Amino acid sequence: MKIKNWYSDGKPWIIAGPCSVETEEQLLETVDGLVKDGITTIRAGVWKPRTRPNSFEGVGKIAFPWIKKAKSLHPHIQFAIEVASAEHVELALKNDIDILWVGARTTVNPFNVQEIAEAVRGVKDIPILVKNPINPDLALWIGALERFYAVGIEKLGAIHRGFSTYQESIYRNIPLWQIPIELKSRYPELLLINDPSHIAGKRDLLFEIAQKAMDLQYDGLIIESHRSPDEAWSDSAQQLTPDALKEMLSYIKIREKNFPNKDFKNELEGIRDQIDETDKELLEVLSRRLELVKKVGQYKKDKNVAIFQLERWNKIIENRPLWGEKLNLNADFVKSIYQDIHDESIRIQTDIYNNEE
Ligand SMILES: O=C(O)C(=O)C[C@]1(C(=O)O)C=C[C@@H](O)C=C1
Repeated sequence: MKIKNWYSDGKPWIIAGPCSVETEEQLLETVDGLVKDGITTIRAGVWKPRTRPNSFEGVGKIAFPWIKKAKSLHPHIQFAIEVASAEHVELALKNDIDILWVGARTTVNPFNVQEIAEAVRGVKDIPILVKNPINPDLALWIGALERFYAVGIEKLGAIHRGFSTYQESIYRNIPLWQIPIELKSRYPELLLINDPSHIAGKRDLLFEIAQKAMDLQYDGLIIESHRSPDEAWSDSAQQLTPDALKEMLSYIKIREKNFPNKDFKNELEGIRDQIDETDKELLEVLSRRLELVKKVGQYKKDKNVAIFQLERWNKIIENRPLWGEKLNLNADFVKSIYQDIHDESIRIQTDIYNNEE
């Protein structure tokens, strides 16, 4: 994909609006509040894919006349909605919806994505924003973007809304920031928007996620906002009133993309040189450790001893995080490094065992 930059406002793109359109009154009041905050792109769920049956699944196409009314009251605003089928696309286009997004549960299914892509083939100028799939699979996310690129969509964007997890987590969907970072490094011109609402699942985490997205040079935020969140028919815990949204946005610091001056650049480069040297030392130490692992591997093979040594491994995984803490290193970080190192030890020793000589 040769993605071109199509959104260069210089400022982060803020898309906000209710999780779901519920009633005409609720939509118009929420939009009024957001427009007062200076928001010009409104999000609104018309159809809602829900995890369990009998949850509120969106009001459907009766929302379109209400959306039209909001647009006639505020002619400069744009509306973005989620589409999950060719029929949704057809109705959205017929009703002058300006921006479409593909939800996380749709991105996982290439048949579904292709159906939507075919429905927008040849449609000029419509932005399509693709949410990450619910599972942490970058190839699937890129694949969905490629399907839209292949039908001629030029205004493409990606929305990072976090990933489902079975682990216990403070997040509703764990962010796994390394995945969108990898996407952005492969496609630097791709518009990347963060969805703090779905990552957080609750209001009190929204700010720190949104700020982190800005620190990582995301191009915008899509945030759920409702006139009275506690009464919302879906996602009530994570929505903000337009006033609260305005306040939160006012605290967010927008970072400079470029360095302010030459002195700063020189100083930064000095520190980066030191980081380079430290990384070399780190890799030398790692290489020494793995040489020792090879030695143990050869020795164990000669004596026909199993590769995985539970007792030894338990000791390592217990005390390395404690050693790390004494050096000001986060225990979870040290633990995960040792899990990776141990995987590599086992891979190396398996190679030795499989080598017949
Ligand atoms: O101590 C061993 O037996 C090793 O092979 C080394 C090592 C390690 O990486 O530290 C690797 C595999 C075992 O499960 C335990 C520890």
